Amino acid sequence: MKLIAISHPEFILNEAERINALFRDGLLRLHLRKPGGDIADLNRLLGKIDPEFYPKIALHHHHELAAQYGLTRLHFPEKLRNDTPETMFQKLKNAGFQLSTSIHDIEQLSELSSAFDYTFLGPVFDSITKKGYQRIVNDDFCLKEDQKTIKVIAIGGINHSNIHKIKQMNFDGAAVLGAIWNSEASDFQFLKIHKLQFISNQTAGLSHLESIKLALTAGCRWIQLRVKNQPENEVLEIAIAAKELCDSYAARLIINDFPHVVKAVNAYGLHLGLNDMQISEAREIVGYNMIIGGTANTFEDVLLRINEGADYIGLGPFRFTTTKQNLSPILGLDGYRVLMQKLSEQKLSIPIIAIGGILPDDVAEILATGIHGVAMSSALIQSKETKETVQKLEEILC
Ligand SMILES: Cc1ncc(COP(=O)(O)OP(=O)(O)O)c(N)n1
Ligand SMILES: Cc1nc(C(=O)O)sc1CCOP(=O)(O)O
Ligand SMILES: [Mg+2]
Repeated sequence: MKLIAISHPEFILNEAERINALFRDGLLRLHLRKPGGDIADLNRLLGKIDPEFYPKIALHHHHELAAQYGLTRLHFPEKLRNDTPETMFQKLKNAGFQLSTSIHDIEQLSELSSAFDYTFLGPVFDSITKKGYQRIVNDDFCLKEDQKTIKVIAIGGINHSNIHKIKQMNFDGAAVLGAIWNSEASDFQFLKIHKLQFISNQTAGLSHLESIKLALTAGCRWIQLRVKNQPENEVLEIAIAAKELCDSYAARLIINDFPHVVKAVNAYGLHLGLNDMQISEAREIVGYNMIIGGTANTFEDVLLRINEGADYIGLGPFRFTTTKQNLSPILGLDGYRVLMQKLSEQKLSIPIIAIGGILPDDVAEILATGIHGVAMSSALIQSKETKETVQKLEEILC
């Protein structure tokens, strides 16, 4: 499923830097939408965005700027679409532009020009940004395949806690606005935390580095180096090589347990368990912008992790696994459901990663509880077709 970010409707502080950071964190598409925005301001903003990201930007207004910046994606909001002749859409498409539009009623789908690649349809939830802009579908809505004349992207009120419902509704993607720009850091953060995390392991046939190489070649881009029972200097040596490997695949490296190693190799993040160093203490070592994940097994642990300022939570174990010793009590699907329900009742949100004995066939059900993503070790290492398994997982998770 495609994830699209929509810009804040106003020009905001440090906007270009925030946009560049979103792209660096893996954002694949940004719609630049400034209704009523001045062309000079838009021009200034575009000038500050790193040109390598221009192919990923769709322009909503002042399409005349596209030529200046070599932008090839144009969005036609409803009014502009109605004011533009069909021949123009075909002309733009033939000239190599990728076109998109917005509708607010499913019936309009059948009337859209075939020149459009995709359309936004919404609001699918009560909008965060446009107050009083009420949703046009219910939670049990499901878009029929034969209604989809082109790809349909859900928009309106989508955030970290409801995004999983978009896939159930059979949309092709989700466009997120308010959850990125209007809310607390945790909602913004969920874009940064990958939904598929590989946990390295040393087995009879594979070293840590070999297991990481296997995951990277299969397509994983979030790797946790989890070396147990070895001294810090040996972990550092493996981490240096792991960082080089991850960099060569543009993958994120998280290091388990060792904040000083994280700092020494300039890794992307650190993971800490309930019996490891406290997150606040680790921040003093790794810095305040570093991603830090924390383990939880109970709702109380989750609250503690949120209060400690964790960027994500590894919640487990889902089921019994031999990968980790001294496992906490097994949660199972019901444990995840109950915990996610409590979080939603308390209007709390943080990316939660399920972990422990997870198999590919578990993932759809786990996601349906509102869990953000999954961490896996043995299921990927032991897979006979790791690449196919990762591809299948990405389809379910993204
Ligand atoms: C994503 C993720 N979640 C949980 C853990 C477990 O961490 P911890 O409780 O510290 O146990 P060890 O991995 O250190 O044995 C994790 N590593 N990653
Ligand atoms: C590292 C880890 N932590 C867990 C927890 O419950 O906190 S379970 C686990 C092991 C994950 O590997 P596998 O996918 O092979 O079970
Ligand atoms: Mg630990």
